[in-house]
Amino acid sequence: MLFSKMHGLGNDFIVIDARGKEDIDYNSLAKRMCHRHIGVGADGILLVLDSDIADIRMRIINSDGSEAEMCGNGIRCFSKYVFERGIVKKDKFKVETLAGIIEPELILNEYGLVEKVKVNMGKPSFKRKDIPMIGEPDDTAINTSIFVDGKEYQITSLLMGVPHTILFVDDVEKVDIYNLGPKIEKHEAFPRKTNVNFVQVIDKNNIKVRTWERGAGATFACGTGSCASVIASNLNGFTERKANVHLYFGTLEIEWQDSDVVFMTGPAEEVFVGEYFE
Ligand SMILES: N[C@@H](CCC[C@H](N)C(=O)O)C(=O)O
Repeated sequence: MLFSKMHGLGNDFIVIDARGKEDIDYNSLAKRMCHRHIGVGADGILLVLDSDIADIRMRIINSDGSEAEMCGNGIRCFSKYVFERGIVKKDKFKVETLAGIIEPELILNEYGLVEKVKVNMGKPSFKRKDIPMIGEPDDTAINTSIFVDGKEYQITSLLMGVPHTILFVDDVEKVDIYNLGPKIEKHEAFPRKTNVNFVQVIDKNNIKVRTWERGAGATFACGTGSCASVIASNLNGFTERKANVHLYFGTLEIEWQDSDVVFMTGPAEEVFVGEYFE
């Protein structure tokens, strides 16, 4: 199996051209390939597939074998992969995902290679029935509370392609992400689990984020999580609708436009190609 290893600000993926190879059990393959000691090592696998309704289709499977609806860092890597291999020959195109059609636009360098990708991530949803989250189906969960180990936490939850929960903290470095992350991810309030973002507000246009991802654990960056974090920061009065999200390996630019559509701009890197045996 030929693959490419890519990452978006340290959120790393194994990209596989799965066209014509749809009958493989990719959920169980993801668990083995993503293993950091006996596999290639990654937060998830990205599958390139043909689409009847868009230019191309992306599937994202987490390192635990669960399938997600969307992946922000993943779609930038995916876009670079399909463009630079000539699978898609346009610099602005449509990608079918389980979260709907997502539209990346490539920013090319002087050699015609992809340097950054600006992605129209679509609109967030705040209804509990969409996130999904227990409670009145049409109610929102902006600055509400949940209890973990008997302690009350203020959270904001929303759907940004995938479910996200945001907690504001004084210092992201001091958060016990390995303890609190999985407890909120699997909290009974979230029937399909949630990604968990710890957000430190720097000023009106800058935040720092650390994410515990559903199905992948602590990652170095989360694209959909960065979008959700800027939206939650704005709704809670901390930032403007446009802000930089500072992550361990760099920055994502996020803009929640007045039209409700969210744009994410950031890099995508290809690290190596390989052949996987088992
Ligand atoms: N890393 C991603 C999100 C991947 C999916 C997530 N783990 C889930 O199951 O919801 C991103 O960059 O958005």
